[in-house]
Amino acid sequence: MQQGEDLQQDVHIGILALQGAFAEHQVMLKKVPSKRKIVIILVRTQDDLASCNALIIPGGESTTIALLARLAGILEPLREFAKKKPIWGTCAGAILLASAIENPKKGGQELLSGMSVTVARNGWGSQVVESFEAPLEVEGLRESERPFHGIFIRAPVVTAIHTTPSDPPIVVISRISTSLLPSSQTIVSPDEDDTDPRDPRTIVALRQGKHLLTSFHPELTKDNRFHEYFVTECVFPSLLS
Ligand SMILES: NC(=O)CC[C@H](N)C(=O)O
Repeated sequence: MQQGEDLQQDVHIGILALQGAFAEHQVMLKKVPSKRKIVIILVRTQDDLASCNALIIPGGESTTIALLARLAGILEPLREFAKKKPIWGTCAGAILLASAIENPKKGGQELLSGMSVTVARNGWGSQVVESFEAPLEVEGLRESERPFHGIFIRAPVVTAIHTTPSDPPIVVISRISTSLLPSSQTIVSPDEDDTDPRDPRTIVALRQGKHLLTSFHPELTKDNRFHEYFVTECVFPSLLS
C-alpha cells in the first residue's frame, strides 16, 4: 500500500468527456458496487485529469477525440497518465490506447501508446457490414459463464501484438469466433488459416499491465460487469502498487 493510501479514501475515476459515449460510461460506472467510494470525473482539462486515479476513454471518433485532446492541451498529459495509471479504452478509446495504427486517417492519428498493439480502424469490413453484435466469452468477468453482449460499431481490429521483454505481458480475455460473424464479414487473413484462434484479429478484449482494451462497447449494454472488472482488476490493484 502506498504511503498515505487509505482504504477509506475515495477513488477518482475519470471519463474522457471530449466526444463520444462518455455519458453512457458514467451511467454504468455509477452502478458498480465498490468497497470504496468511486468519484466519477468527466475529464476535459489537465486539472480534471490530474485528480484521477484511472481513466476511461470512450468510443466515438478517435481522430476527433485526439484533435480535441490536443486543443484542450491534454494530449501529452494523457500520454504521461498512460505510463502510470490505468486506462480502459473502448472502441475509439482502444485505438487511442494502441501504439500503432495500420490505416490512419489522412492527416494522421495521435496515439497514447499505452499498449503494445497495432490496430486497424473500422477493421471489420465495408461501410455496410462493419457494425454487428455477438455474444462473447470473457475470462475473469463475474459470472463468466454468462456471455457478454458485444456491440461492435465500426470497431477497430487488433492486427498485431508487439511486446518487448520489458513490457508487461498481454493477457487476452476475449476473442471472437470468426464463425459468429455474418458470412459477408470475413476477417481478411494473410496466408494462414483465418480461423486460427491465435490470430490477433480475433482478439476483442485484452489487458496489458494496468490497462484494458475492448474493441466493442460495454457501456451500450445494461451489463456493467466490464466496468466492475476494470475497477476491481485494474484500478484497485494499481492503488496498492
Ligand atoms: N464506435 C467507435 O468508437 C468507432 C471508432 C471509429 N471507427 C474510429 O475510428 O474512431
